[in-house]
Amino acid sequence: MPADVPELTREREFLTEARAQLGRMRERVAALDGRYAGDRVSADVLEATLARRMEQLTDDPEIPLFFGRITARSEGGGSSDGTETFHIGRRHVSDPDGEPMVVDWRAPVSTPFYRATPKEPMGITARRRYGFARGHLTGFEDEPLGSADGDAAGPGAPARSEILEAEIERPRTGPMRDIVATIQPEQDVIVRMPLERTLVVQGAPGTGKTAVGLHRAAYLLYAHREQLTRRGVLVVGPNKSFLRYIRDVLPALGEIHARQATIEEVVGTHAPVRATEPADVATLKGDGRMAEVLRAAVWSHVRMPQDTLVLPRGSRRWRVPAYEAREAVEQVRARDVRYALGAAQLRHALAHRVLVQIEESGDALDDTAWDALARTKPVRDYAAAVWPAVEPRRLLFRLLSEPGFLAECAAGVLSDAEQRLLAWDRPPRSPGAARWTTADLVLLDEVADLLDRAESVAHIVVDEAQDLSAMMLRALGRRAATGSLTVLGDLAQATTPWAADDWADVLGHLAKPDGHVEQLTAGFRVPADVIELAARLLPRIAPGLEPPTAVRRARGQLVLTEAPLADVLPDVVRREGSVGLIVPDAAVAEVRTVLAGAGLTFAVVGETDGPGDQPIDQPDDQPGDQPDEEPRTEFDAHLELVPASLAKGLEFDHVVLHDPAGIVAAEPDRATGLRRLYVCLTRAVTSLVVRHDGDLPPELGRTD
Ligand SMILES: Nc1ncnc2c1ncn2[C@@H]1O[C@H](COP(=O)(O)OP(=O)(O)OP(=O)(O)O)[C@@H](O)[C@H]1O
Repeated sequence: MPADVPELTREREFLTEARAQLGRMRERVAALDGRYAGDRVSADVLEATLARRMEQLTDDPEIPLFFGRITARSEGGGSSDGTETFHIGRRHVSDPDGEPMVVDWRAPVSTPFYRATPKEPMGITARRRYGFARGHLTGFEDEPLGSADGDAAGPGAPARSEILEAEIERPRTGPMRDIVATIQPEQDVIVRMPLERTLVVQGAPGTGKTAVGLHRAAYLLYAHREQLTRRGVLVVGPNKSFLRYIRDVLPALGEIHARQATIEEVVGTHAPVRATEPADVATLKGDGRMAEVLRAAVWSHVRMPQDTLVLPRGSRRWRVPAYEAREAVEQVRARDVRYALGAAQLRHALAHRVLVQIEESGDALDDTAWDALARTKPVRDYAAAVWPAVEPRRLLFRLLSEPGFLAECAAGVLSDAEQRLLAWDRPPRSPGAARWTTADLVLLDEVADLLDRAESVAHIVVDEAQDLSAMMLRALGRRAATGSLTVLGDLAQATTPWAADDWADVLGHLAKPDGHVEQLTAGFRVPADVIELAARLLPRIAPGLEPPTAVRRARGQLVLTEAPLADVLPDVVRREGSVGLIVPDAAVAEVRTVLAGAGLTFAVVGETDGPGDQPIDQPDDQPGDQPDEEPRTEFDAHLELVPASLAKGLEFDHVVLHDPAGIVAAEPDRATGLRRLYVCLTRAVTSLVVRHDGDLPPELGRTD
C-alpha cells in the first residue's frame, strides 16, 4: 500500500464527514414519525418503511462505510481533469444538498468497480481499494485502468491486490460475512443478472455460491425494491443451523425483508413433521411421478351426475336434468382450472341453467340473482355430491392406507411393487393421528396446489438445491410461478438418495426449463493441498465435474494422523480462527465426552434453538429477551462439534475430521458416503487434520 500520507489523511477526513452525514440522515428519519400519516393504515405502512430505513442507515463503526472508489471520466461536471470520483459502500450516503458522498454497491455506477479490467476499463481510469481494521481506515491501494481520454491502460490482467488477498486469506470466525468489498467479476455477473432470469449456479465447494446467491438477493431487493418487498423474497437453505450461519449476511447489506426457511418450513403449513421413513420410501414419495398420482387422486372425486337437480323457488320447482348437469361438469373440467375453483364454477354453471329457465318464464331478475342461486342449498348440495370438497390430509391418508384407491390413482404410473412400498404397513386410525414425514408434507403441498393455486413470491434463492427431490423442487417452483429463482448447488455434494444428477432435470421440475446454468470455478475457501486430497473422490462421485482452482495463496496444512483425538485437539484449538470438529453423527455423544474430559469449551452445531429459528422478516421487538452473554448462534463458539450431516455449507478456519470411514459408512450406499466425505473434507480454510484408525477409504488413494 502506498504511504501517501496527505491522501490518506484526506480519505480519513472524508470518512469522518461521510459518517457525520449518515448520522444526519438517521436523525432526519428518526424525527419523522408515523403520526403525520393521514390514517391508521398508512401510519403503519409509513412506520414500517421508516423502520427499514433506520435499519439501513445503522452505522456500525466496525463496518467500513465504504470500501472502494472509482475514478470515472465525467461527461461535464467533475474535476478539472475531466474525471469524477465515487466512493462505493454498503449503502448510499448523501450530503445536505443531496449530492452522493457514498454510492450503494448495487447502483449501476458501481458496476465498473467490480468488473473493469485494464483491457476493458468500462469508462473508469482508476480503482481504489481501502484497507480497514475494526472500522479504522488503514490504507489504500490504487489500480490504474485507463486514461482520462478513453485509452485502456493496456492489455493484461488486473493488478494483484494485497487488500483483496488479505480479505480472502483472513481467518474465519463466527457466522458467514458479506463479500461486498471483493465480489469477483464472474460472481458480479451472476449477482446482477436480470430479475426475470432463473439461474442455476453450479460450483465446487467454496466457490462462493452461497455468498453470490445472498448478494444477488440483496441486489434484486435494491433494483426492484417495490416489487420485491411487496411480493416477497425467500431464501431456502438445507437446515436451521445453516440458516443461522448465513442469517447476518442480508441484514449486513441493509436488507431485512427476505424470509429464510428450510424446505420443511416452506411446506410445513399443512402439518408438523412427526416421523422419518426408510430412504426408498422417501425417494419414491419425492419422485416427480407422484404429481401424476396425486392429480389423478384429486380428480377421481368428480362424479358424473345421474340425478336431476331440483330447485324449489316460491311456488315453483326448477329442474336441471342430469344430462345438462353432466354437460356443465364436462365444460368446467375442460377449462383445466384448480379443483376448488372448478367446484365454484360448477355451482355457477348449474345456477345459470336455472336462471335461464326463470328468465324464459318471464320473471325479471336482478344482477345478484345468479350468485344467489349458486348459493342456494339445493345447488350447493348437488354440486358437492358431484364435485366434493377434498382435504389434503384426508386424501393422502386414503392413498397411503387404501391399496385399492392407490391402485386406481397410480395405474400406469407406479408399478405394483412401488405401490406396495408406498402403502403404510400399519395405517393410523385417522388423518389426525398420522405421523407425517417431510416427504408427506411435500405431497400435501402438491395436493393443496391442485386444489388452490399456491401464492407466488417474486424471487427464491435456493441453496444446496442438488439435494432436493423432484417433488420438493415442484413445491418451490410453484412458489416462484410468477417470479424467478437463483438455484445454488454442486452435484458432487449430493447426499440425499433422491438427489439430482442433472441441472436440466432440476429446472424442469421447477417449471423453469429456460433457466440457464452458470459455473463458478475459483475456490475461495479450500487450500490447494486439501483440494487435491478431496478431488481424488471426484472420479467416483461426480465424474464430469472439475475441482475448484484454489485462489488462496497458502497451500494449507494437511495432516493425516492416527493419534487419539484428545492428543490432536489441544494444538489445533490454540490457533487463531474457528475450529470445526466434524464427526460421524453417531459419534457425537462419545466425542462430546472426550471434549469435556479434555476441559475444552465447545458448542454443538444443530443444538442452538431460539432466536436463530426466527425468519428474519419477523420483527424482533424484544431485544432485551436474550441475556447479553448468551451466544446468538452456535457459530459464535471457537470450537464447534459438527455432526457430519450438518457440515454442508459451513466452513471453519481449522477442521479436524474424525473417522472418515465412519462418515462414509453411515450413509445408505458407498457413493453417497463418499459424497458426504467430500463435503466434510472441503470445509477447511487453513488447516485440515484427518484423524483415522488406519482405515482411510481407499478411494482417497495413497496419502503418504
Ligand atoms: N469474492 C470473494 N471475496 C472474498 N471471499 C469470498 C469471495 N467469494 C467467496 N468468498 C468466501 O469463500 C467462502 C466460501 O463461500 P461460500 O460458502 O459462498 O461457497 P459455496 O460455493 O457456497 O461453498 P459450499 O459448496 O461448500 O457450500 C466464504 O468464506 C466466502 O466468504
